[in-house]
Amino acid sequence: MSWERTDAYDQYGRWSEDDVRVRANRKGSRPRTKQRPDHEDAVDGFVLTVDRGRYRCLVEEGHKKRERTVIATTARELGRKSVVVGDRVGLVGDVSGDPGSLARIVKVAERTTLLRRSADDSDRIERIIVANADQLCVVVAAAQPEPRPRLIDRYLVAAYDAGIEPIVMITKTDLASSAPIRELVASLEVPVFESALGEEPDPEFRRMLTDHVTVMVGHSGVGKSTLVNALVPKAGRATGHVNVVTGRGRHTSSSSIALRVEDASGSDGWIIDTPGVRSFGLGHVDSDSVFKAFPGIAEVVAECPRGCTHRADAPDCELDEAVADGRLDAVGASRVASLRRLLGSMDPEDTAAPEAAAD
Ligand SMILES: Nc1nc2c(ncn2[C@@H]2O[C@H](COP(=O)(O)OP(=O)(O)OP(=O)(O)O)[C@@H](O)[C@H]2O)c(=O)[nH]1
Ligand SMILES: [Zn+2]
Repeated sequence: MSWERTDAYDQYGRWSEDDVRVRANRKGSRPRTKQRPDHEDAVDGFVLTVDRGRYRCLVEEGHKKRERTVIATTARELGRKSVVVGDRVGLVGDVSGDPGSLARIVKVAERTTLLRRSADDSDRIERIIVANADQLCVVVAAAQPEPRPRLIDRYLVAAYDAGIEPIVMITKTDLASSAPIRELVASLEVPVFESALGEEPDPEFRRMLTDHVTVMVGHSGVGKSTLVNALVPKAGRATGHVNVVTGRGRHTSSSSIALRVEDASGSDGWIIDTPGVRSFGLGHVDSDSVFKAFPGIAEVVAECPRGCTHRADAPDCELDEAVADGRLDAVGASRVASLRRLLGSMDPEDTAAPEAAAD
C-alpha cells in the first residue's frame, strides 16, 4: 500500500525537500531544486469530479465571491500518484476558472482516509474510490432491490478498515419494513435513518452531514441518486428504474461527485455520491484493522497470538478469553460476534454472488 503515499510530501501535503537534490548555489539566492519546484504559489483546491484526466476542483472554498471551480490536469511531476474525488490538492497555472482555462495539480495533500475496493477478493490491487471522507453512508433499500446483508457487511468492513464512521440509510420504507435491516446492524451501534419516496430527507440525517465529508455507497437501484437529489436539489443526479424482474438498477450514475449539502441553519458539509455497484471486493482488507477500529476490542486483540485472524475458528484468540472472563461485557461480546460475521462476508465462497454477472 506504499504507493498511495509519496514520500516527497510531508504530513501537510507540502513537498519535503529531504530527497530533492539541491544544486550548489553560488549566487547566494534561494537554493534551487533541480527537478521539483516547491510551488509555494500553488492554490488549494478540493477535487469535486474526475473525468478522463480532467479534474474539476473547487478553489477558495467558502469565500463568498472568489469561490470558483477550476478545471485541471495532473502535472507530470506527480508521477503515478493518483488523484481522486475528495483529494485536497495544490494547483498552479491558470486558476482563474474562466471558460477554456486549464490549471495543473502539482501536489496532493496526505489523505486522512482512503476508501478502497478491489475488483474481487482475490485481487489485492485496490482502487481508491474516495479520499478524505470521514463518514460512509450505506444506502440500502427496504425492498426493490432486496437488501443483501453480505454487501452491507462488506461496506461496513471497508468503513471500519479505512477508519471511516459508518451510517446506514434505509430507503424505500414505503415499500417494506426497515426492521430486518435495523436488526442486522443493531449490535454495531451504527446510526440508522430512513427515507421514503416523496418525503423530505430526515433533518437529523441532514445535520449528521454538516461539517463532514460523507461518501454515499449502495447497490445499484437502491435510490441513492433519488436521495442525493432530495438533499441537493440542484444536483440533478440521473435516476433510473429498477427492473421489476431482477430488482436491479441500471447503473444510472457512472462517476463519483462531491456535492455541497446544507442543513436548515445554512451550515454545510460534503456528500460524495459514488456509482452504484453490485459487488464490493475486499481483497485489500486486513481483519486486524477492522477489530482495531473499536476501542475496548483493540486492547484485547493486542494480546492475541501473532497472526491471529480473530475469527470464530481462530485458536487461542484473546477475544474468546475476554468474553469468557468478562473483560468484554454483553455489548462487547455481541459486537465481537457482529464483527466476526462482517468478516465472514470476506470469505471466498461469497464472492461469486449472482449479481456479479452483468445484466
Ligand atoms: N417506492 C420508492 N421508490 C424509490 C425510492 N427511492 C427511489 N426510488 C425509485 O427507485 C428507482 C431507482 O432509484 P435511483 O435513485 O436511480 O437509484 P440509484 O441507487 O441511484 O441507482 P444507480 O444509479 O444504479 O446507482 C427509481 O425509479 C426511483 O424512483 C423510495 O424511497 N421509495
Ligand atoms: Zn485474535
